[in-house]
Amino acid sequence: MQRTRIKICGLREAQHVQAAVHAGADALGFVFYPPSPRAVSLQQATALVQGLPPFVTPVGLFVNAQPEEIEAALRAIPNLLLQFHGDESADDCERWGRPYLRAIAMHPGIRLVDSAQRFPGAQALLVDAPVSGYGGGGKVFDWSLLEASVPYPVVLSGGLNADNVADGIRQVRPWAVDVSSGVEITRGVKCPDKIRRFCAAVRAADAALTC
Ligand SMILES: O=C(O)c1ccccc1NCC(=O)[C@H](O)[C@H](O)COP(=O)(O)O
Repeated sequence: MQRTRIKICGLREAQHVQAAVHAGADALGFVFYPPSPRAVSLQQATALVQGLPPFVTPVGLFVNAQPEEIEAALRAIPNLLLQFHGDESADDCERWGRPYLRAIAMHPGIRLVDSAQRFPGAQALLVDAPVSGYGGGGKVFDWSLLEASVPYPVVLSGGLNADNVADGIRQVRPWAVDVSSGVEITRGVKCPDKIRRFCAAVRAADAALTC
């Protein structure tokens, strides 16, 4: 049976981290981008990841960050998976010699095979809706823009929620799904019940897939 991995992004409070872990999230995203309503300081994120159970991966989301910020984050949270969500070049992403997720804004006409070639060290491409302000806009993009065969695992994101994630899984068959605004009560404030419903919808979608 397919098991779509789940990343809950933009966590800022311990109770929401707990809710995500208990609901079965595989990865927890922390936004290190001060203009975002979901931003956390490195000190906050370090406290939030304390005591995470094994096999739950903390992800640090960066947008055109200074190298010193990334270096400090990797020092404080050594198992941090990097997510580059800005205008970073391949060199910017790869200089750390670490696995990373590369966010790709799905503008019409984009070819993911080209993106994969541009970022050869990416562990996965995180496909997101093109929005102003780089991301977290809660917008769905046209999933038919995704080519049938992409040489990398794809993380589907952009405007997902408990009501549409099953369609996304059925249509795209992504390695993982990523949600932020779709599990919030108001912008930047997560809702434990929405987190639970989102994770349950992913599991139900996986169970309903026949091939
Ligand atoms: O969350 C933000 O505010 C943000 C700011 C700048 C770049 C990216 C940002 N978020 C990206 C994400 O949280 C997710 O990786 C993903 O794109 C899902 O977002 P959403 O459409 O809100 O579910």
